Amino acid sequence: MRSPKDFFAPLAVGAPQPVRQIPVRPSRMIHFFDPGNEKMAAKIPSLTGTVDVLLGNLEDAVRADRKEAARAGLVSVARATDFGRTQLWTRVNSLDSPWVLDDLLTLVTEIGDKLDVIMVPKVEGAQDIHYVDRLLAQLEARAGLTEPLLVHAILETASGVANVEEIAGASPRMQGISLGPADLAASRRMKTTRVGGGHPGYLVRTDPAGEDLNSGRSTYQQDLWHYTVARMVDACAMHGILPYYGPFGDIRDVVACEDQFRNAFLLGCVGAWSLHPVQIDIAKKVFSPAPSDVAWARRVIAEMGDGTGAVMIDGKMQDDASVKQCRVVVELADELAAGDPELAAAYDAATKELQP
Ligand SMILES: CC(C)(COP(=O)(O)OP(=O)(O)OC[C@H]1O[C@@H](n2cnc3c(N)ncnc32)[C@H](O)[C@@H]1OP(=O)(O)O)[C@@H](O)C(=O)NCCC(=O)NCCSC(=O)C[C@](C)(O)C(=O)O
Ligand SMILES: [Mg+2]
Repeated sequence: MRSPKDFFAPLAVGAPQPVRQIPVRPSRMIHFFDPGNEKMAAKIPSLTGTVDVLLGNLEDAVRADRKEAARAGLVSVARATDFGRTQLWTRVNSLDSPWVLDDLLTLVTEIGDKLDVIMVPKVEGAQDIHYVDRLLAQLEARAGLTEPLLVHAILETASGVANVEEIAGASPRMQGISLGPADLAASRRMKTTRVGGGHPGYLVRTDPAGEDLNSGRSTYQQDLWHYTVARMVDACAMHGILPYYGPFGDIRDVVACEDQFRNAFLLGCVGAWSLHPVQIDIAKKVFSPAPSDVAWARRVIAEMGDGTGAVMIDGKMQDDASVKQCRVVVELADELAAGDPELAAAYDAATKELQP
């Protein structure tokens, strides 16, 4: 662990100054694409400006014999594209793989000025972030970068979950953490073969009304990921970084995907991954606060004046704490509306409608 006094010092001579705050930029959907897949890469220019984050994936889902093609594809897509307001991220191969060293060497030196965030998979503890942190500082210095690259960890091993607080606080580069439900399920020896989402066997059942155990008992499916997401959210909030739900693998089931994303949104996540174009609008809808919620929050803030004391609004008690909840919603809405005139208009229309 670095001394608190040295925490914000660059880790290599000539490396840029680390950030003190994670920059506020929308990241409702982290859209994955395989840069070595020509059909997918061809879609990137049309997605630029419409998605918050484009992520060139080099790790799992890219075949071993296509790793170099994916890396080279990302370099050429990054060089050829003006990303505008869309961020460019990458997911490099895992730290124990034969590819990660060349991933980092190539990407930082060739397109480091275009990349915003480097996602590191299968992070087990702070030691993995420390390794990447120093290496990135050396490469940034070599490439003459003036802005530091940020790091995003995937929470997808049992030890990663056990160490999530130290991972979140391991470096000023830490931008956020995503849940990786598939690798995590395997690491924990969970018995689901799905990529995220629920499982019909994970349920609670009401008690029997009488002697008959077999009829009249409702069951309720439970969320397999609740504990992990909630723990990740706390670790991220504690360290001022951002939590994300990860992938929802049943591309066809857009209904359950929306539910899973919304659970994460309500628990504190700021975004999720989209693996297929059909999931982009789901994430956009879910991770933008609803106009009616924004209108209500604005009204509470207005009626609470200096934010202290207690008042009744439409039969509901509001006080110093509930006004803080409302500020969370309004701050997010304002950040998103700043880059989206349609959303801004929807928020203003709903606010007008709710005026007492
Ligand atoms: C699911 C797949 C195979 C279906 O691919 P498909 O070709 O069968 O789908 P489609 O519906 O037929 O595609 C329609 C069109 O959209 C294109 N397309 C399709 N997807 C995309 C995309 N993402 N971005 C841009 N374009 C895309 C596709 O090329 C096609 O273009 P066309 O009309 O010109 O023929 C495909 O969408 C895909 O490969 N997506 C990315 C998968 C991925 O990145 N997986 C890794 C992340 S999840 C993970 O790693 C786990 C985790 C966290 O680590 C852990 O829990 O442990
Ligand atoms: Mg994984």
